[in-house]
This record gives sequence, structure tokens and C-alpha cells, in this order.
Amino acid sequence: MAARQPFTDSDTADEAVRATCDDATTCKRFASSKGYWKDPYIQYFVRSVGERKAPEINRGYYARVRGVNNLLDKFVRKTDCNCQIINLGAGLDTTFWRLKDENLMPKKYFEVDFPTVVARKIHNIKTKPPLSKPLIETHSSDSLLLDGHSLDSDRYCIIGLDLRDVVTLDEKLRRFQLNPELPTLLLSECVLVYMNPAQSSKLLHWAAETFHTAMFINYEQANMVDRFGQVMIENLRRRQCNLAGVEACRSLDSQKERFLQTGWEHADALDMMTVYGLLPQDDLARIESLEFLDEKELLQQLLQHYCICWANKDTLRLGLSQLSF
Ligand SMILES: C[S@@+](CC[C@H](N)C(=O)[O-])C[C@H]1O[C@@H](n2cnc3c(N)ncnc32)[C@H](O)[C@@H]1O
Repeated sequence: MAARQPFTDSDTADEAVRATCDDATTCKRFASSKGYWKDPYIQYFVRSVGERKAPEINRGYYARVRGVNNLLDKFVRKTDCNCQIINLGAGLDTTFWRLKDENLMPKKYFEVDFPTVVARKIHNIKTKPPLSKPLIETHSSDSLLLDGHSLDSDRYCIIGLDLRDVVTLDEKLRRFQLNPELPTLLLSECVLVYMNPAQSSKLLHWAAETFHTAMFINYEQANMVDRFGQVMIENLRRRQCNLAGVEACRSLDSQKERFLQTGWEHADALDMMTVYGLLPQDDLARIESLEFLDEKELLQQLLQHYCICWANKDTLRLGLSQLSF
């Protein structure tokens, strides 16, 4: 019998993980269509607005998008755009186009996801001019590298691979002109939780070892040991989606600890209810008037079970250790 490939793209368990990309995109599509924030590009990845989502879900996505963008934009500004971003498990995320529109383009923006997810993203980019135009505009020569599973241009690169294979990750990023000397922002949103602790530790360790000056932003579950957390785990399990890495999501401390144990110098974490309260009050008042929220307690519980954790390495000189919202 032939030896089985260690990480094939066709494993059924991975299929459920890949499907989470559609959940994130449809929720972002719905919330942006309601006016929580502007995303003129997401419509090219999900055509219809789809089913209504509950107000607490929309507010949760609002806090996630605003919170992550806040840290990400500060990093890019502090480096005067002289940096690179690596979005791990990027799915159909549209940050590249937002940064281009806001004149916040890093030297290079990399994305990594499973090959089948990347193939879908590349197909959309190829066939939708509003997506391909900014990419062509930021590219100096006539031809972009475009095959089914990767795209490479001067400023934007998308790579299809399994993030649990860190050797291939390193090799492919370098092939597409990753520069370890450049200040680097790594981002993962609801990605590490689908890997077992050894696999995610390897990835965080690789990142700390590879880049001289770096920041890692991780958005995912926290405080998962209580009853609410257990119900979340059970609901996902029923959809065949196993949170193999939930161990690191026990608390804000365990989220920080995973970075400190893998070579990062400093780590901070805030639960999303706290992040929500720190967002600009005028914009909060605006979004809170968009939809009536009956279940204030549910919003609180939901947001207390997600967090943003950010870790730094040699970023003091950029004034980046004590970021605030
Ligand atoms: C919940 S979605 C989030 C997508 C995106 N980060 C966002 O916030 O819109 C998780 C993404 O991580 C990707 N992912 C999870 N595990 C992965 C792995 N081992 N290798 C590559 N991609 C992975 C999934 O395919 C999916 O696109």
C-alpha cells in the first residue's frame, strides 16, 4: 500500500475547516451590507447578502474587524509602509484592497490558505476587474505569476498550502521574495484553533525565529473552559469541525503564554468585550443604532469568548510594544 501523504488537502476533517472560510465571508458580507463597516470588495467573493444574521453576530464581527484593523494599521503606519504582512489562513479576506485604497500598502502582502480555498480566491480575482485592477496597478511588469494555486505580483502574493507544513511554508514564502529583514506583521484570524497545539506552536516558533522585527496578531476563542465555551465546542463538533487547538484558548493568559513559550518577547491579550468598549464611542453609537439588540447578555457572553492577542519581537524601536485601541 502506498504511504499516505501526511497533510492531504482532501481529508474530511479539513473540509469542515475550509468551510469556516465561507462562514466568515458570509457574516462579513451581511454585516457590511447592513452598514457596520464599508467593504466594497467582499461582494465579489459572495454575491448574495444571504440569510439574516443576529445583531450580536454582526456586532461581534464589527469588533473583530475594527479591532484587528486598528492594530494592523498602526503597525503599517509606524513602519511608514516599509514592512510586509503575512495573513495566515486568509480565506477570502479583502484587507489587501482596503490597504491599497487607504494608501497603507506594505511592501508586500502575503496570504496563505489551503490550495482549494486559494484556487477559489484566484478565480474570483481573475474574473472580477475591481479585484484584479489594483493588483495590476501595483505590478511593474506585464505578466503576473498566476497558476491555479498561487498568485504572485510585486505587492500581493497568495500561496496555497497547509500551514501545518512549516518547511514548505518557509520555502514557498522565500521563493516569492519574503524578506526576513523587513518588519513583519503576521495575522491569523480563527486559524490556529484548528491545529493541534504542537502544530500551532511550530508555526509560532518558526515566525519568531524567522523575522528580526515582528508582530503577530491572533484573533480567536478564549475563556473556553466554562459552560458557554463547552457549548460552542459541541456545536462545532456536530458540524464535524473539531477545535483541535482549543487547549490554548482556555484563557487570555494561555493565549499569551503560547507566544512567550515560542520565542516572542512580549504578549498582550484582550477579550472582545473589552475591545468593543475601547472602540471609538461615536462609531459605536452609530452601529448600535443600526439594529435593535434584545439580548445584551448574549452579546457579552459571546464577546467574552473571543480575544485579540498580539505578540512582539524587537518592535520597541518602532514604539509598538504598548499598542492601544
Ligand atoms: C474561520 S476562517 C477565517 C478566514 C479569514 N482569516 C477571515 O477572518 O476571514 C479560517 C481559515 O483558515 C484556513 N485554515 C485553517 N487551517 C489551515 C491550515 N492548516 N492550512 C491552511 N489554511 C488553514 C481555512 O481554510 C479558512 O480559510
